[in-house]
Amino acid sequence: MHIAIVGNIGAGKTTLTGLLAKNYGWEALYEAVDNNPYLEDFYSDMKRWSFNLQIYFLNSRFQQLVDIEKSKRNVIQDRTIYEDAYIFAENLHEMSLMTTRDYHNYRAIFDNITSFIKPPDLLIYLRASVPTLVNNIQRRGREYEASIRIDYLSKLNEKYENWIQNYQLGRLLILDKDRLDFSNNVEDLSLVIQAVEAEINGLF
Ligand SMILES: Nc1ncnc2c1ncn2[C@@H]1O[C@H](COP(=O)(O)OP(=O)(O)O)[C@@H](O)[C@H]1O
Ligand SMILES: Nc1ncnc2c1ncn2[C@H]1C[C@H](O)[C@@H](COP(=O)(O)O)O1
Repeated sequence: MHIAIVGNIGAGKTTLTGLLAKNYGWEALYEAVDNNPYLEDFYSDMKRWSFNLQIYFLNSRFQQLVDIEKSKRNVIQDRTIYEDAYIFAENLHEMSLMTTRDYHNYRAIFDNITSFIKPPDLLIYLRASVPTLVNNIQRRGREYEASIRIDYLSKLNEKYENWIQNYQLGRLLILDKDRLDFSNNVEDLSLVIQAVEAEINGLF
């Protein structure tokens, strides 16, 4: 079984991935962040590094899907390949931070890759308002993320809402992060686990 957690920067995906992996004994697959050779440069000059970063994330996400396909274990994945293209790359192009020829080049690679991959059995969308995202990004304190602008997060949030409304590749569970404090409140965590369990039971 392949479960994926999706959501904007700072929504709490990594935290929830860890909690669910621990609770169910699933294998957790995290994003390539700390060892990412482009992320810090990207935040200091998005226009210069947007294409390089997207290619790096695309390849690392594809590698994860290859590993998931080979794995015999249940897997929980922190962010999907779809978000790279439908949320981040598209937004960078719209904000004129990626040229049209680079974007088309990127999308052609993405479209080829996605013709070979299977979507997750269950997608969990962590919805969070911009103030919650800002608060969590500040609390996490990665230096290079201090430059993230409110309008960047707002545009990403709009894209997430639009994508999720039209998502039809498999089962979908939406969790409202503004109302569920699953990392500090055991009752909220148990509500989340109940909701996930109901979805998993629906898969069989
Ligand atoms: N429910 C929560 N309550 C309080 N803080 C949280 C909660 N979920 C996440 N955080 C904090 O917010 C920050 C970002 O969370 P993280 O899981 O890294 O988000 P993401 O992976 O979506 O970017 C971290 O510092 C984390 O400890
Ligand atoms: N495809 C991406 N384009 C730009 N930035 C991205 C992409 N995927 C992840 N990121 C950034 C956003 C954060 O700064 C880090 C980690 O993501 P997070 O949502 O905090 O887990 O990478």
